[in-house]
Amino acid sequence: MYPLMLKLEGQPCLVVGGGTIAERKIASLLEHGGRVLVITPEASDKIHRWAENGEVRLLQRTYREGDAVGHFLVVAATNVPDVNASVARDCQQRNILINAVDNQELSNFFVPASVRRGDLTIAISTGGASPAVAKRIRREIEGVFGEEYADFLKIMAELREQVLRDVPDPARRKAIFDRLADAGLLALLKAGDHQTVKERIAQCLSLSSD
Ligand SMILES: C[C@@]1(CC(=O)O)C2=NC(=C\c3[nH]c(c(CCC(=O)O)c3CC(=O)O)Cc3[nH]c(c(CC(=O)O)c3CCC(=O)O)/C=C3\N/C(=C\2)[C@@H](CCC(=O)O)[C@]3(C)CC(=O)O)/[C@H]1CCC(=O)O
Ligand SMILES: NC(=O)c1ccc[n+]([C@@H]2O[C@H](COP(=O)([O-])OP(=O)(O)OC[C@H]3O[C@@H](n4cnc5c(N)ncnc54)[C@H](O)[C@@H]3O)[C@@H](O)[C@H]2O)c1
Repeated sequence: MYPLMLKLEGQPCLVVGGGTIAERKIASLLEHGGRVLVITPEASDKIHRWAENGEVRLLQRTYREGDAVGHFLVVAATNVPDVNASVARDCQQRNILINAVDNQELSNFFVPASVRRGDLTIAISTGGASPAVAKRIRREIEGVFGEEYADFLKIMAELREQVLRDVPDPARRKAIFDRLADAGLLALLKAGDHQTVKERIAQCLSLSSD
């Protein structure tokens, strides 16, 4: 499996089915900016609420061949294996990204368990071997990578922009980035010591002109 990060913002996504699993998949598509159409004869209360609030479009009927056309990504999440399989085949023929929740063979992507800390995303996949183990590993990782990573990466992104702009020599830039990454900023942020963070950053930047 080839790991990648997908930009979903504004992309048309189709979810077929309206039960518990469809609901979970819709929630994560919405969280990542997908424009979601749901096709299902029966939908959960939450999906109805999303439709009433205009967060998803809901077509209350069964899937018909060709419904997948024009979508960037499709999730087949009904409880009828044959329906999920025919949605998947529709997508395979048209090179549409397809996740059939009960059929690894006919899926061309899986959804990993993930940990988000601002700009940091850690995705965990067992390649479909055991979603329960992926979930367990996610919980372990959540304990190791705390919320301080969000602030840390915000600072690093700003500094990166500044250094790319102000330091023309690539070797010197790399030296600064390495120093910043090793400057112990994370522990300081975790301890709330913002003053020392500022001092350390200034040191790293000034060393650049050595
Ligand atoms: C990570 C996560 C993301 C998400 O879906 O949001 C995810 N499954 C999660 C939970 C979970 N799923 C299942 C259980 C019950 C325990 C168990 O079976 O292990 C639990 C645990 C629970 O619910 O506690 C049952 C299950 N899952 C699949 C099948 C069908 C099959 O394997 O063919 C069946 C059997 C259905 C049945 O019994 O009939 C298939 C897939 N599930 C995947 C992802 C993909 C592979 C991920 C990987 O590479 O590891 C893949 C292949 C396709 C896909 O859905 O993308 C999310 C955890 C989020 C989190 O908590 O962090
Ligand atoms: N990938 C995963 O993580 C995972 C986890 C657990 C279960 N599953 C699988 O997901 C499947 C769905 O589980 P669930 O709990 O959401 O089921 P569910 O019974 O709650 O929901 C099924 C939905 O499919 C809809 N549906 C049925 N026929 C349809 C059709 N022809 N067109 C459109 N929609 C149709 C129903 O109206 C209903 O809304 C299960 O059968 C199981 O195999 C996957």
